[in-house]
Amino acid sequence: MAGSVAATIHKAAALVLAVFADLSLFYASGLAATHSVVGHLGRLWVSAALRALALTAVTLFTLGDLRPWLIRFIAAYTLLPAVFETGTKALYHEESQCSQMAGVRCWLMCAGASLAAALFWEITVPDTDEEAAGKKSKQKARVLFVRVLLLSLHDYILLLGGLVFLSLAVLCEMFIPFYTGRVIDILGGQYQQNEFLSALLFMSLYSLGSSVSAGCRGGTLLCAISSFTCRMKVKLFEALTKQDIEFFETTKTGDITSRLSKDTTLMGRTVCLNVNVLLRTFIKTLGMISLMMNLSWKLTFLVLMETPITGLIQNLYDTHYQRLSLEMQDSMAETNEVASEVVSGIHVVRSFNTEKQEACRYDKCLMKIHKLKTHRDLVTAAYLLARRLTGLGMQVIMLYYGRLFIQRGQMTTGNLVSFILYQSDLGDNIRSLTYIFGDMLNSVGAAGKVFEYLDQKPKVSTDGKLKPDQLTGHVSFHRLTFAYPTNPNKAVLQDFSLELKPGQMTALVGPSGEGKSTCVSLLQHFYKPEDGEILLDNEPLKSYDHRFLHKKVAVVSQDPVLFSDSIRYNITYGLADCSQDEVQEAARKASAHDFIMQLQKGYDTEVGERGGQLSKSEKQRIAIARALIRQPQVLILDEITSSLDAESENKILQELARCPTQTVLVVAHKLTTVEKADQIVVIGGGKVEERGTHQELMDLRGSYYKLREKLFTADDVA
Ligand SMILES: Nc1ncnc2c1ncn2[C@@H]1O[C@H](COP(=O)(O)OP(=O)(O)OP(=O)(O)O)[C@@H](O)[C@H]1O
Repeated sequence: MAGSVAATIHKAAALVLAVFADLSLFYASGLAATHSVVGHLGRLWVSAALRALALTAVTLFTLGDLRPWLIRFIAAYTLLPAVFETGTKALYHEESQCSQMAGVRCWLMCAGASLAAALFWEITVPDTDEEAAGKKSKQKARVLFVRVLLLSLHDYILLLGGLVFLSLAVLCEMFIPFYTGRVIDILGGQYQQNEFLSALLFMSLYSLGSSVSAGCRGGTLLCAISSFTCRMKVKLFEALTKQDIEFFETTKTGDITSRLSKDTTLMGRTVCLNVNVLLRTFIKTLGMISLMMNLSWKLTFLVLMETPITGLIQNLYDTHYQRLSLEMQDSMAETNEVASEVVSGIHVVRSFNTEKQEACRYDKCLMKIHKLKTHRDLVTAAYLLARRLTGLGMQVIMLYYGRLFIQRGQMTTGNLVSFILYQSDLGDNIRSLTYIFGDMLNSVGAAGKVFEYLDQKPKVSTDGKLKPDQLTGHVSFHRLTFAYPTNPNKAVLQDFSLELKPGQMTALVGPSGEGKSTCVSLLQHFYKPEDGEILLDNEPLKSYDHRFLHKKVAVVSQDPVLFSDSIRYNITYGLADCSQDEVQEAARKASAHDFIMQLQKGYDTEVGERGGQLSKSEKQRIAIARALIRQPQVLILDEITSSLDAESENKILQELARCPTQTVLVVAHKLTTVEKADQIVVIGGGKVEERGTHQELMDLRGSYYKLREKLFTADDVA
């Protein structure tokens, strides 16, 4: 505490010393007034250098070091009078009120202006301690921006059209206030009809031109945004579907959908909207400033003094508003998640009587949103107040000086009206520039997230080219070691070897969690083993063409997923040109044809979201038909029989037995299924513990024998 008080006193003393030294030099320079222009400017520049030196020395002496922001402030503060005076002399051959006299008013004006500029700079372009990191991220933003720009070039005709219309609209808009002022001058002075009519005509033409161009600009840019966003969404979607299964296990669904919906849309705004609007506003601002300079350069400088303050207020507001908006979005997502969780799990909610509890949970989330919204509205109110006050203050000052200049004959009333019109537009433009700059950084950030997914290369290669005409379906797991990427310390399979022969049915059995489904996933080439490999017809799985492999190796999983479309679509999923006969044949083999024909629309019946309009067994049979229609050489059935009745199961197994060359791998918990297998493999501890026919393993009286009672249902054993 005592330390911080001492530090504050130290800093205050440094400030007083600096102000004293500076004021002394400032007044001393005023005493050396000269009437020659060169002498006058020379005096100002020498004084600037001396003041800069003195302030630097005082800062170093009292504080011990010179921060970058202090260097910037001292430079701006000391150089301002010299730069301003030289500019005024060079451009307008006039002298400012501070040129000869060195009054405290001039000193205060320079100090205020440089302080405002320094503050604006520090807030908009902060020089953080992690300068290196900041530079890196700025560079990253630049790289991202160029990438988005290159991707947008596809729509160059629309973008170019937008730019042309934008320039036309800006040009026309800029001249409207000028002609308004002219009309007022004509009406106020000696009325001349011709001049009045021509001013009116030009005003109307410029207004029409600006409206038409603005409309066309909006239309072309919206088309460009829409086209860009669509392309990006498809590109991202394609990239996502090619990602490893690991990616989907480690990435939240909400994150993926948010990239697809929100970030791609934001990204579209980067070039198509932000760059265009930024350009428009920038060009318009420059044009307006030059027209305002023409009307009165003194008033223009006065008005421009508002810019740093406006920019500062806007920047503070944008930062707070965006932070609160992001928090609100998160809270809304949380609220929606609670609602959808309760709706989808309504059976559990009812049976556990937690309706009230869930309503409270929902209410809590809503209250959080409400609080954030109130906070955001307060920030907006404060921002609007500050904006109005600065605007009003500036208008009062402008009117005061405007009247003074009219009195002195330096401008006409019409000029002042034009000036006021430009000024109100200028304020809006500067606010837009600050806002769009922030928005552009935001959209570049969103682009970064999209590119992160686009650039992510799957670890499991799908670049294989092998597509042999003949495939026997001989599978061999060769000394496989595997751990899930999400849990790399736990090896699920260790030095695991297994052979699946064509025309044979192999049943994989073992206690829960020993790696049966893992074998199935590896055979589908979902993961990359750490060691060893899986061979199909003596060739590694990865060397096969991706499409070919998944046509020849088909799987029916425990909990099959159907897509919300017709039964026909689901059976022929991923296959082009399948005849109705083929579809029916597959459905018959899967024991599904009869129940499908009983449905009102037969094969055209919609199955609902994730097949929700069908029973578990019906879904399972459609999934079996989906696998069988591919006539796979290797068929994997992962615990399918758990949701099938004994009759359907028997029929399906009989059908499979009719295909003598197919390799079948069954993961099952039903003894009736396992018994029929040509080979039974018992998995334990990540390895093959036993293998043989049912009878051989029973005679062995080993793991299978012991497991039999634990593993299979009582009915089965009996
Ligand atoms: N995606 C995953 N990420 C991390 N670990 C996993 C994943 N899937 C399974 N595991 C773990 O790997 C081990 C083997 O799981 P697997 O599903 O292959 O067993 P299983 O023998 O098929 O079991 P069950 O008979 O219950 O279906 C288990 O310990 C499980 O927790």
